[in-house]
Amino acid sequence: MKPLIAGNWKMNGLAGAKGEIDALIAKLGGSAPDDREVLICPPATLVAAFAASYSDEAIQIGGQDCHPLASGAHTGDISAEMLADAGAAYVIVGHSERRADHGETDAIVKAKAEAAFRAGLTPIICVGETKDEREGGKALEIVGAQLSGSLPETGETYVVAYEPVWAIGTGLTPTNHDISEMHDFIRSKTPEGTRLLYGGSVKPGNAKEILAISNVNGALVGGASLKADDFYPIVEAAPGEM
Ligand SMILES: O=C[C@H](O)COP(=O)(O)O
Repeated sequence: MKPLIAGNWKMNGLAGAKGEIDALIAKLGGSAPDDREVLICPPATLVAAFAASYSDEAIQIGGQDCHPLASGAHTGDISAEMLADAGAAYVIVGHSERRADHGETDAIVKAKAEAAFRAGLTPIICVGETKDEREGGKALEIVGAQLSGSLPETGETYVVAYEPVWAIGTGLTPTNHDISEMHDFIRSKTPEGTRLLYGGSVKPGNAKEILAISNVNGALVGGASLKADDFYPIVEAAPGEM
């Protein structure tokens, strides 16, 4: 399988940020190497413009969230169909910032993943434990429950991102042993061929080591995806087709 290096810009980036993608593509020599996939998930306001500029040329574009329904009276929300219409290929669902800030349950995350399938998008389903849960020895139990509740059963292809909540934006990362143990565990709970990403303070300095861990098939990168100078070395650090 091809590793997937995904950048989640979160609520960062105005139209001028397109320059960072142009710079990234220039560093990549015009397109992502054939043996890895590069994805940028910008704010919703930029999805259509970015997708029109880069359509399959070098990188793919994704959304950061979607509503479970296709349309309706849901002020401020965006459906998976709208993201697909704008040219997105992927959508992140169940990010811990949405689970925490918007009360998203596993059932809602699962409904969003199914909405992504309905629209022809590939969902990136996020799971991860808090610091207290990790320190209490409950990381596998918590992530196991999130997987049971959040993963769709349709047989369609999805991506799982393991993002320990305490590692996001903190500069902290689990030990290689802990990442390996969790990814082996998630592998045992997901269909063969499912790509498993690690996310949480992935930086140019630690990407190579993390991406070399067994059953880590890519990364979901936040802060370090905003600048081409940081994101490019992470893309380069991914091993080729696995
Ligand atoms: O979606 C990305 C993650 O939340 C990781 O963010 P970070 O790389 O800034 O820690």
